[in-house]
Amino acid sequence: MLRVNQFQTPFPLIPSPLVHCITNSVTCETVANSVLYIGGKPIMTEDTRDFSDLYEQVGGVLINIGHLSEEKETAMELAVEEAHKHNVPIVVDNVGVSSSRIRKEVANKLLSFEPTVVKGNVSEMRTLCNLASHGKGVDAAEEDQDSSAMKELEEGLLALAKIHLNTCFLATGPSDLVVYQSQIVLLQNGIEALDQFTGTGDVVGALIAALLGSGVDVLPSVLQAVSYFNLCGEEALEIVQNDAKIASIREETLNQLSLLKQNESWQNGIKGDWL
Ligand SMILES: Nc1ncnc2c1ncn2[C@@H]1O[C@H](COP(=O)(O)OP(=O)(O)O)[C@@H](O)[C@H]1O
Ligand SMILES: Cc1ncsc1CCOP(=O)(O)O
Ligand SMILES: [Mg+2]
Repeated sequence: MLRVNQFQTPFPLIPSPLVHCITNSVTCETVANSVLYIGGKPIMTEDTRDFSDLYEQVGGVLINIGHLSEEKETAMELAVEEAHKHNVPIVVDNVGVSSSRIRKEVANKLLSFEPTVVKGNVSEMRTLCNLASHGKGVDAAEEDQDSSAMKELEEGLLALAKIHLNTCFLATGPSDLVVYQSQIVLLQNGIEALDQFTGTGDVVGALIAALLGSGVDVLPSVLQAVSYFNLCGEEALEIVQNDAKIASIREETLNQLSLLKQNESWQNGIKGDWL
């Protein structure tokens, strides 16, 4: 069992971290608001002329490959360089990596820069481990979520973590697998609906970047950001029970991002195990 008192709550985020996001235009606004709702400050820019000034202030960076272009790829590389120069933690979200060769090339290149956290859904993370993946577009496949597939993924991520000692790997889904060096955690919160509207993985990436940006250590940032988001989903389902329409669940999950942290014992709801 994961002991909830093992980590201090990261809230309120002090100092409020500036989170630089290079992300996809599908969920850009949701990602920016999510950072604000938990107490961070988002800035979404891909114009590399901003970067040298910006990185005097940036606390954390999110690189989400959901919408690629050649210009964006260049911006991502420059952002990573600036982040390294200023000791800023980097989160890479491998959105859609199972679906095209160019995304896989970019994902591998970004991994070679030793980001602080590399994430994706289970199908995306199978691709990163060179395992067969059934991911479709930006979505994970059920075949990649059964227990034998998860065991295979755990081994694949452990092998990657042995090479990339400073990178924490996160594979999201009905259960979330976290591998950091030789430590493995399986998180169990969340609701099915979180797979039924777009942007949930993107938001989780941004929350991790915000926690890292306010100085929280790597493993607690990942475990708490995922659990916090999933508990927001659980809370939302309780609230909208009589109106279980997907857009209402989405709206209430986002509301909960600013509300749940006001409950000092929010961490008591975390479910997870060290493997
Ligand atoms: N079936 C599910 N049950 C519980 N939580 C889920 C489920 N599917 C996704 N989640 C949660 O939703 C968030 C996004 O995960 P996922 O849908 O795998 O990412 P992506 O949006 O990148 O495909 C994660 O926090 C994950 O734990
Ligand atoms: C639909 C879509 N297409 C390109 S990015 C994107 C959003 C993906 O969001 P998430 O990975 O959080 O589900
Ligand atoms: Mg999603």
